[in-house]
Amino acid sequence: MMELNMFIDGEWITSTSGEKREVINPANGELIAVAAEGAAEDAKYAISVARKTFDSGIWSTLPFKTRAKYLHNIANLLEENAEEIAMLETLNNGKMLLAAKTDVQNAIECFRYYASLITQPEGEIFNVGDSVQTIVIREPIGVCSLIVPWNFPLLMASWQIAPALVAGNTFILKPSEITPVTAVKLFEIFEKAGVPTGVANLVMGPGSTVGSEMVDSNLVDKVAFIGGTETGQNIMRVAAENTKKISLELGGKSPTIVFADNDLEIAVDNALFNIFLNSGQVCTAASRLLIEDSIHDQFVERLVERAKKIVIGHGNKATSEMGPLVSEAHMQKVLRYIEIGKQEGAILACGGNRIIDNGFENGFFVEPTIFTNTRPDMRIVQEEIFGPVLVIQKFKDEEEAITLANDTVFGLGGAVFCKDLEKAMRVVKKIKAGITWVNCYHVATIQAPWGGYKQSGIGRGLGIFGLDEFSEIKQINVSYKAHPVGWFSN
Ligand SMILES: NC(=O)c1ccc[n+]([C@@H]2O[C@H](COP(=O)([O-])OP(=O)(O)OC[C@H]3O[C@@H](n4cnc5c(N)ncnc54)[C@H](O)[C@@H]3O)[C@@H](O)[C@H]2O)c1
Ligand SMILES: C[N+](C)(C)CC=O
Repeated sequence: MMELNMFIDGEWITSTSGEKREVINPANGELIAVAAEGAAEDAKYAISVARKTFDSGIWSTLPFKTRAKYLHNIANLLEENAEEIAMLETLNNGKMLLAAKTDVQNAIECFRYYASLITQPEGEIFNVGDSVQTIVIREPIGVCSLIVPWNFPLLMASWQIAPALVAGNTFILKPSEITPVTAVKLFEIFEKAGVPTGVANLVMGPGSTVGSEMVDSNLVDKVAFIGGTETGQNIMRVAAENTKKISLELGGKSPTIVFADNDLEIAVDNALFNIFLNSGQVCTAASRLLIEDSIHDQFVERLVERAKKIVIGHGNKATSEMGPLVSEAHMQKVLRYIEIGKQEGAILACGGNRIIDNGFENGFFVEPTIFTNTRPDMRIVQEEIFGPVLVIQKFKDEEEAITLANDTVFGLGGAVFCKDLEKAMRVVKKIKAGITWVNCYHVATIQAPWGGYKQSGIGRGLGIFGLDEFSEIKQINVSYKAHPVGWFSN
């Protein structure tokens, strides 16, 4: 069994209180690790170290290209350890091993991408007059609190750490208390890569104590948060106290719109992937399926037939297609939503149950679940369930499809499936969401901005946008020579 400790000021340490938390494999309920359970005191210590290190300038004043070298080292070490890290991610999160391997590759790509920005122009210059210029530069913000969720533990941490580091900040990472395993591996890699002491700090423990301190502390300059909308709203309130910079990547209730001109088999296949990948535990999971009424019945029939055939299993088994939910508590939340859907009068077309037979009894597995006959005001249509639960809505024309798609407080993702590309583009542009797709889904490009409209977040990760989120942007106005201004005559 693994012992997981925190990494602060270049040392692996337990929590001040000595408390521990059990880390569970969600596929079978077995104990896989015991993690140091930090508290506010531990977060305070990590923050003070990150502050002192930032203020010392040992990282922030390095040339960009030197910091980039560390990121390359990190990427190389991740690559060397990719198999082991993917297996650990599957063990802790329950996701399919293939998905975990993809996450590790995407994390490697993320470190390499931010390292490669050294080849891009670093700022801008505007010529104001013959001898006056405005120079725009990026500077590090300072101490960053990075708080991430459990659904893509390694990848979400990497999406925050790579731009934060290359921009010259020091940071404290808090993984979800449910999935700390690969964060520890990542910090072992930072140590091997020679990241200077105090630059990268890892704390573990509950959001309500450790996370709160990371948001509240006056020694922190920026909070980058990925997680649920409600938590994000709390963070925003607390951060407002000292106008701390924040970026929030939050939840969603993303729609897939399917028009009647589609090849039915292809569209059904995509609709399954859009929601059931990672057991629906993807921020952009397309948890609402909007189908044009002329194909609705035929589409649903085929979709249900296919959903019932999804092979549920442990992530490390080659034949498995969909794994467990991440924890017992999360599974109970999803099951409660299924009950709510039934009580609201939606029709359960398939699924709806926990799977407890044939070796699944100790895991947190829920069947792929589809609700039809829904109304827009139902809670299962409006609220993020974050599990393998799809709600189907019917529309008669383009206008109604757009109205239904946008009838949500969220605005993270959305897709249009339509052979008529002119129509597809017209509709996708009207979806109020930050990440949209036409005739595909779940494509995430490292160079392209990632973030949500409305209650799905504030700011944009990835690409140059992600670097800007971890930079102060400064203008320097330079006159080559000082002249009298002549505004005041005496
Ligand atoms: N938009 C995106 O890119 C994106 C990506 C992944 C996940 N998500 C969202 O994440 C959610 C699922 O993850 P989750 O259940 O771990 O989310 P969560 O909000 O419960 O927790 C996320 C992190 O915040 C911490 N936290 C909790 N309360 C806190 C507080 N008061 N102060 C500071 N930190 C606190 C948690 O310990 C955890 O580390 C879903 O809503 C999903 O849509 C969004
Ligand atoms: C950003 N992504 C899709 C990798 C994970 C969201 O939950």
